[in-house]
Amino acid sequence: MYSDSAEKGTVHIKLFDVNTPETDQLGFPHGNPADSFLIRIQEEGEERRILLDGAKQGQGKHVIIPYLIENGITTLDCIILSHAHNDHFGGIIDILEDPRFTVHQFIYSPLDDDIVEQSCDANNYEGWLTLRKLVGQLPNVLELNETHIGTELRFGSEARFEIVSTPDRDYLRANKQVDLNDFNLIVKLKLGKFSALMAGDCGEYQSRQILNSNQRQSIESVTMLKAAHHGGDASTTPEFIHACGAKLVVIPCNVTVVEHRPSFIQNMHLFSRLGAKLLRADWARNIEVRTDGSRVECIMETDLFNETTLLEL
Ligand SMILES: Nc1ccn([C@@H]2O[C@H](COP(=O)(O)O)[C@@H](O)[C@H]2O)c(=O)n1
Repeated sequence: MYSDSAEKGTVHIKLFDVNTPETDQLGFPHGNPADSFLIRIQEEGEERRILLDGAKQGQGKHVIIPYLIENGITTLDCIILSHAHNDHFGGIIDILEDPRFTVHQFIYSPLDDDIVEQSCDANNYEGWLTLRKLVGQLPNVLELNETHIGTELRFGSEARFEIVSTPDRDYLRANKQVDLNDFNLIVKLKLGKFSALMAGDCGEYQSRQILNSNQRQSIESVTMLKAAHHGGDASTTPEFIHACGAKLVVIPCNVTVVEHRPSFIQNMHLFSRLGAKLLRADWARNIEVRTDGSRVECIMETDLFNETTLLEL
């Protein structure tokens, strides 16, 4: 697929299959969807593996770990966590507790435990404390805050993550009970002309914070948007969606979001009106995006067909 004008490296983004009915049958509560991506960066014969979010506890064990083992991956160069909800961090606990895995670096923007405690249910808080304990045992932990916005994390010489947004700590000093969905570490993966905005569960508050600041330029005209909050309510706002102008939107959703979160359908219409290719987890068991920085291959595998769409940048 790769073109003559390609950058030296390639990026491969895979959304784990954590939202199909089959995964629910493994014993996870039907209901909320989850998010987890494996990002593989290949440059000059070397591959770096980054896990961005880890879905729910149990899905790490039953979905993510089996995939990694089958693909010969027992070392992760980095785990990046978007925010303190268990549909994003739960499976990371499974990985950190599994002695077969080595994790070289953990990157997040942690909130104080008392804020998390007051802002979520007891189960989520218990998981958060478990995660914090496991992360505390890792040798290399990078905690990011607003002073890091605009800086880049390099994985190889070409591909990099730009730090786009971190939790608003002024707001957190004044408010102890918050919507955790508005306090994400948001990163943008870049290679050549390709960019992927990994928006976590960014809701209205953080969307406005980005749009009304210098960070706005970082979200404008991206190639790919990972739809926030599973594409549904309290998700990326219409203004945010317009600003991104994404050619491609990856949506970790399931039937619960589609049927019960009214703004989901509105958001899908808006993406389509803007001409974006939609990769929806309720349609496909496997979603992958591959790029060399000038051409993008979007792969969607469903029960009925496999579809590959090419985008030239
Ligand atoms: N007030 C809340 C909201 C959510 N949680 C936990 O986060 C999970 C995901 O919720 P989203 O709908 O925001 O994606 C959910 O399963 C809860 O465990 C919470 O604890 N308190």
